[in-house]
Amino acid sequence: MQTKAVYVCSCVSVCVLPLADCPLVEMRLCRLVRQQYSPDHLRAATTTLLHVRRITHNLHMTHIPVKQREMSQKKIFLVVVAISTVSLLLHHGGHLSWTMEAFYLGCPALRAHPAQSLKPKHTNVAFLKTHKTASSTMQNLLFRFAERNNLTVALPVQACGHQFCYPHSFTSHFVHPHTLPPNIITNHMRFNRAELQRLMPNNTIYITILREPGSMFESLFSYYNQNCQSFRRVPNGSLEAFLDEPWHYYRPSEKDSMYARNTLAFDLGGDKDRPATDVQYARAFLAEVEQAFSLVMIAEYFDESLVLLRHLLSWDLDDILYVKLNMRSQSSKRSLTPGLPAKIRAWNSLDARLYDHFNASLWRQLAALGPACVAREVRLLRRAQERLMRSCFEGRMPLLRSAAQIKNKDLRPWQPSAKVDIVGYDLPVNLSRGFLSHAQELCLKLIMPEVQYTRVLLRSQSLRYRRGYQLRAPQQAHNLQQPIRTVLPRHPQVQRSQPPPAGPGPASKTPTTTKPAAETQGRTIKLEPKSSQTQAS
Ligand SMILES: Nc1ncnc2c1ncn2[C@@H]1O[C@H](COP(=O)(O)OS(=O)(=O)O)[C@@H](OP(=O)(O)O)[C@H]1O
Repeated sequence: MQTKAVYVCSCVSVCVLPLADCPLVEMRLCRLVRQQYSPDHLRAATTTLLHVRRITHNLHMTHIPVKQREMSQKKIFLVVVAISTVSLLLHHGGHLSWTMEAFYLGCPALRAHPAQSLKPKHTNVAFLKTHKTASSTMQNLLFRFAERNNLTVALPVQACGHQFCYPHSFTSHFVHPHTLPPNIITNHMRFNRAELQRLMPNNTIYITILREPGSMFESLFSYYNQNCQSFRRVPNGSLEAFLDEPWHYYRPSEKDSMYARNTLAFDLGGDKDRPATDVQYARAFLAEVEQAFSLVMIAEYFDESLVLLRHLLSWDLDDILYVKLNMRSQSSKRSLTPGLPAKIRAWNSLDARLYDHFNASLWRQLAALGPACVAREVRLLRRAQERLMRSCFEGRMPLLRSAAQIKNKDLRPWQPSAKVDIVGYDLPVNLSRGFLSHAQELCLKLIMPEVQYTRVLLRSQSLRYRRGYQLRAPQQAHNLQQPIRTVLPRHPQVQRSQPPPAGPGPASKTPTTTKPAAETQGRTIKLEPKSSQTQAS
């Protein structure tokens, strides 16, 4: 409230000057006053104040005699500095540090777009969730963004489990009809660009994530050790033995073989078994991926990738806060002996090419944004993240716990086998859902594993769908035969001035669209029985 008062003051003090631009400036500042305070608003205010300074400077240069000019300039400058300082001091904690940083922003991208923070957030996102690449952390972030902004997340039909019938190539028939038309899609799938384009809005931004092949394959080998036949055959579960003679254990057309070779390429819709010598195929495939995805994140540089994502989607810092999910315990990991990374790369040559290519392109994009700017944003992100975690865990950083130690079953991560330990978090108090404060609900969702969150989201979206269905006019029923991507108005982009949803839980907004394609409703998808790890990976 005090900060708002300062903005009012700044509004007034600026507008006592008889400037032609005053109404415009005043409007911008007053809009900030009306908006709920956030670091981005303060950043915008800073930009505005500097902008005001520039305007007044120019006007004084043209209208005021030279002798008085210097004095006036000094006064105006002092007013601007005073206002900025007071608003900084009025604000405390993390917002202060964010603001301090904002004052010496050297980020070319921010300078090039002074009004960037006022741009609407982009809300139509397709995230290809690749395997063992930090994709669950990313999915959780997207789920929370969708809930906060009352967006629709496309979720799998029950017959598909919590994935879009992976490893089958994605089709819109795998999407639950209560989750249409979607803004966001993120559950595991095998990428099929044409089908996704049919489902998603035209302005959807496609994103995916890759991980360095050595650590990724070690993670896959351990996670799927009991479920993937290629790995089960190996004596003593030895990664070294597998990599000495991969063809001895691997069967290309066997079920779940996609976990044993070029998993990234397979998830992206490519041919995992193309020989490494087929350079032409590899090049064409890379070009295809490059064309389809606006951002390919890299797990090793997760925070840097998030900075790029934030800029790409015009999101706030608060939108990219996360807690690491789906991690193995230290005892479930093994370090790679010398020589193994090279063998892994040779066996997964297509994945290695993908990684090298997109790792290089990530660093080019980071360089274009400015290393200092990126480092600053990463620092701010980590600080904000720590604050958030401490606020959820009674002032402490959360302890990683094995599933057996987690009392709240909504927070227990899925375990692929007894041989690997996937760790998670528990909230300090065992909160029963339905009686949570808004803050507690946010904390719960922040650490909720993928399987449970998918279920929760499907429930709340189905509820919203049914409520909306009851309210829809009966004559709209003829639209049932429309194609999956309807041409009716979609969810608008989120405006920054839009207040946050009233509370957690099922979104209250009723869809403005007609009932989605009938052919998917009640459809029985005939699939071969899936192994447990395919269901829960
Ligand atoms: N933020 C961040 N940065 C870097 N790495 C991270 C992050 N979050 C999760 N992880 C690691 O990602 C691995 C799990 O990946 P996924 O969630 O994609 O796995 S899954 O396919 O959905 O089962 C898993 O790796 P391993 O522990 O090596 O198995 C996690 O530790």
